Amino acid sequence: MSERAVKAIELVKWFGEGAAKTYAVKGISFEANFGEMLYIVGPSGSGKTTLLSMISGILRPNSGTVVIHGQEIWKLGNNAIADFRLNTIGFVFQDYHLFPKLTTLENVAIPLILKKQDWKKAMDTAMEFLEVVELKERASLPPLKLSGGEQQRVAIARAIVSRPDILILDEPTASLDGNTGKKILGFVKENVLNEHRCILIVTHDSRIFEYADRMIKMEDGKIVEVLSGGFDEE
Ligand SMILES: Nc1ncnc2c1ncn2[C@@H]1O[C@H](COP(=O)(O)OP(=O)(O)OP(=O)(O)O)[C@@H](O)[C@H]1O
Repeated sequence: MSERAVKAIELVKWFGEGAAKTYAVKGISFEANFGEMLYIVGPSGSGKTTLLSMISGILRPNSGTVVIHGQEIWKLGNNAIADFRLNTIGFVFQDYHLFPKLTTLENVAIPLILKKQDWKKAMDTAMEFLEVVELKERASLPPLKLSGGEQQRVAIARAIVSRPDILILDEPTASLDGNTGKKILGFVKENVLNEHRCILIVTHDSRIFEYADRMIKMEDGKIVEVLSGGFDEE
């Protein structure tokens, strides 16, 4: 497939105005390929989450362009962006964003229900993914009854349940112990990544560096280095 999974072109984002204006992302360009697990690393405040939010259609850039699957996403209207995200992108937020009034199982099934899949089938598929993250026995509980690490695993299950082409994970292992984090990322690399998919991961967690195909290092809103392959725990 010659088309790039993701193209970020000269992305700029600032917050505030006048004296309070701060640049979070200062003109970032990169490409991510299908079949690739691309990590974005860098110190706290370097703009990683802001960059992911622009790539995933959540935060509009002040300037620059994001092209996903050949589609310039910020040229779409709000409804079309929402549809595009539903059909193309899975996202794990740093703070999980689970729905407190739904059960754990229903939270995982949301992308399938929104895609109008039959309820029973959606619940069965969601249960399979809860099994992957070893939370089947928690299916009927509301997410707030789960620990932080368990909620993070639910968020990961929800992001992969609809098998999105582009998977975007913001600190997906921050609340997990080393073994669980490695096991889940290993599963994602083995079973979710393929030649039609691309996975972008922001992380500080060197325990999962071994799964990276390439790594972009950010500092102060800019890319300072791009590294390829053979990463070990630091
Ligand atoms: N909504 C916002 N309003 C104002 N400033 C913001 C906002 N979001 C981010 N920033 C600022 O933009 C800069 C980059 O933040 P961002 O969260 O993207 O960094 P990060 O690399 O993801 O950090 P972390 O690793 O701690 O999550 C920071 O200075 C932050 O304070």
